[in-house]
Amino acid sequence: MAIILSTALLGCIYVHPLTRILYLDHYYYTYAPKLKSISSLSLKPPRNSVRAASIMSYDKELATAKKACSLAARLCQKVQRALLQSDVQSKSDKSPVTVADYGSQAVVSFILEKELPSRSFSLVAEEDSGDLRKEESQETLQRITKLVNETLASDGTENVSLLSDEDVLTAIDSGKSEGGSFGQHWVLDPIDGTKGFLRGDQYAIALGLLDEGKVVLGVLACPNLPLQTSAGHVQHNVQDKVGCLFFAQVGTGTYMQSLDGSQPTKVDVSSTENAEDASFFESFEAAHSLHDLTSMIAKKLSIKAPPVRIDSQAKYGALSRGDGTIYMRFPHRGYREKIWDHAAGCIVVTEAGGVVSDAAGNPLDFSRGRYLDLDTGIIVTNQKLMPTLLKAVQESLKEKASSL
Ligand SMILES: Nc1ncnc2c1ncn2[C@@H]1O[C@H](COP(=O)(O)O)[C@@H](OP(=O)(O)O)[C@H]1O
Ligand SMILES: [Mg+2]
Repeated sequence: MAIILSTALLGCIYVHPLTRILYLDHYYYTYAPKLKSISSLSLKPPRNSVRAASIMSYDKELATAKKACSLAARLCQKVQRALLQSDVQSKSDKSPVTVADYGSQAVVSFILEKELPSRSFSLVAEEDSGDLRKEESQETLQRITKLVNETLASDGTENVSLLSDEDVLTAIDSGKSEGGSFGQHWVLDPIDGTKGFLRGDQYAIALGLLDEGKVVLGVLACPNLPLQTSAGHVQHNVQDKVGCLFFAQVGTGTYMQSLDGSQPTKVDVSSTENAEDASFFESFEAAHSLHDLTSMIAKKLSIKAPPVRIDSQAKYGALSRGDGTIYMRFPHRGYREKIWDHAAGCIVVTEAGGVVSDAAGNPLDFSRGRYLDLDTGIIVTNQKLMPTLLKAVQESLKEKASSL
């Protein structure tokens, strides 16, 4: 491509005091007059690139995954609304997120299994029903079953007979699969960003499909993410519509629509190639990612904008439509990343033209079971900027290690 249009973003950011949703203020575009010299460091090619494999169609799976995530999002929104209206005491209680987590997993699992009948249905998901089967959880279980039935009925398109408590437990337990490199496995985080959910901030329902160890489709429902962050948009306020559904299928690009069903539009990652014009996402929770390390990397890259801290894989969604250019995640030593925290986000970004790698430049490997075996951290950006980012990350990691 001869001409590169670069997007520089993000002047300042604020969190609305009532909704605690993060808004991007001051959104502007600039033109990058020249290419930044690309570092000699280059990304290692994926071990078995899905793009290189023969492209299969997963249209039916994608349509079902979108439906399942949209319904699960409806269930979560209902619980979060009740949570935000409740008093302070019940806000410190973790039970709302428990109800929504289990309920969301039951809805997604039930819909996938019912609408895509297969002898080898496999779901790798975060929750299992162990605690819910205990005597003291009976009341919670009944609440979940009621919510699941109300949610399925709200779809209105078919006759679903009421699920029993046992049906709900069975649907939840379908998520016990170990995944792996053979066959197809659904990968679900029923509420990613539980901390954000409890605060009333960002969270996502994240669903991916692995085929022979590769992510072939992904859906991210982000109920609190503003729909509009387009060029020239100066300010968001509480009246702005929220609720985004991102989806991607291998080889066909990434699309976004509103959770209430607008026409999908194709999205692309930012084309910013000057690091200093980039903005970056990271976890809201300092316990989930080393903010001091990202600040060191940002300084090395001369990034001027402050970090955009939001919960969940909504970061991948926002990056896929160019709201920001970089996402960095460096968990504290010893933390093992789970596949459901990245599968859907990863394909949503790569199909929008981005790159996701570990801190050594390797693509993420989803074929090894429930965990990702990673080297230090996860970095995400567009293809042009990745070598520069990778170099800064590796230099910063070395400096950090030598200062210990
Ligand atoms: N100590 C830790 N380091 C890194 N990630 C962690 C962590 N503890 C929990 N997480 C993961 O971080 C996810 C949230 O990511 P983010 O920080 O981007 O919002 C959590 O997903 P859940 O909320 O689904 O449990 C959880 O899987
Ligand atoms: Mg998660």
